[in-house]
Amino acid sequence: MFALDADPFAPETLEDPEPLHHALLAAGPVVHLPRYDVYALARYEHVHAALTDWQSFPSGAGVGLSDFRREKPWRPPSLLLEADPPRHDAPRAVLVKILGPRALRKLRDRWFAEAAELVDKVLAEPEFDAVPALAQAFPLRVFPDAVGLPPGGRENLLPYGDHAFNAFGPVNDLVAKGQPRVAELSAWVNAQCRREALAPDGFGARIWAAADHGDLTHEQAPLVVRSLLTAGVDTTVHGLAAALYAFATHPGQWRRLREQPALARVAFDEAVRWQSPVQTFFRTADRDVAIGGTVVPEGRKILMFLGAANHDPRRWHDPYTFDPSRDPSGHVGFGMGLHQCVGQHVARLEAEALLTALARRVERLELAATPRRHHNNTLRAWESLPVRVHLE
Ligand code: HEM
Ligand SMILES: C=Cc1ccc(C(=O)O)cc1
Repeated sequence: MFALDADPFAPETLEDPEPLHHALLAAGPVVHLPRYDVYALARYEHVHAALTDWQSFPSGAGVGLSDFRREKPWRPPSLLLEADPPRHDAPRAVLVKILGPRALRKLRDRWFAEAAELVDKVLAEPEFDAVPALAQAFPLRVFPDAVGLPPGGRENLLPYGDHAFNAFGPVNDLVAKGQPRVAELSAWVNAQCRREALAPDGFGARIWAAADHGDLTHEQAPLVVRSLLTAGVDTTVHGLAAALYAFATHPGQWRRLREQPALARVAFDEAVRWQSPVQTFFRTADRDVAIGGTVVPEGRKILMFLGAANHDPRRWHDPYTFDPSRDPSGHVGFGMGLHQCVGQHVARLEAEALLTALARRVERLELAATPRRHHNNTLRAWESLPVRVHLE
């Protein structure tokens, strides 16, 4: 088996992971990273195999570098992300119902109206930074209300999520940067998960109602709400930014979207495949597990490079091309298998609402200056995306 003395969480790699992805995809199915003593999977076939084999590669010891059997987690483990069956089952079933496509139907009109209102306000200027103005503003405008959060304190959501996603990586400068506010941000988030904080008709209240109905315990309910607040904001912000970046750099694709606004959903999935806002996740080998012609020793962590698997030429034609006319289904940008993103329909609805509102009014969208990356141990994100728009 190959070894690679690379640091996937080094600043230069977070700035541009492609050289590492190329090296991993070429080196072999499983590559040992001695720096962290973990086993890297980058090829689509093996990332897919690990994601869909939760018995061999469970999540209960954490899906970050830290092994919860040896180290105290920074917060009580998630009942979904960091749980295996049977503990994972009830929380998952509850969120599948609450976040499923049918449950979101009544949000569609409201989110489309909110997107049109935000876009009209932003398009008053010919140039703006699409990260704060659109990618952050739209999810923060619709998602906390959909959860049923009170109006105050919502500025805590992004820094909390940013820290949570950094915490899946090693304790590096990015984690240290978030450390000073962890207690304050965690206290605020935990307070929002309590029944009395939540509006009667949101996702949060529906989680508590599921506990009343016996589908969850009342002890589990706040942690399931916490999952929405941790996973539901930063991911969509960076997913939308990825889609806006894709269209700002592919004018022909923007023209196609304007001709066929119904393409917004598949174009968003292609942007998620192309940029993979969530780049990596770990698992723990439950026993000595044979994969890709190698044995991963029991108890060791594997690191799945979702971003590399989404660029694997063994699976994707012309993988580095943003091409919304391809069929992106099967991409691992939302994971795959048991833990596949339960909020993906929420993300898609947000993207459809924002992209169609923009496509209706913006004839041409282009970069106004060089975009700047936001570094995170797990997320692929833009700090700034200066754009210029030409209206119809
Ligand atoms: C573009 C946006 C998003 C991306 C790229 C994304 C990505 C992912 C990925 C890769 C996983 C799999 C984790 C694993 O296998 O260990 C996942 C799981 C999850 N996501 Fe998302 N997500 C997004 C939006 C959302 C939203 C909006 C919500 C909530 C409304 C959400 C809630 C969750 C939850 C609760 C899980 C854990 C599911 C389980 O373990 O059964 N995500 N997401
Ligand atoms: C995709 C990331 C993710 C992060 C946190 C949680 C959670 O806290 O349950 C779930 C998914």
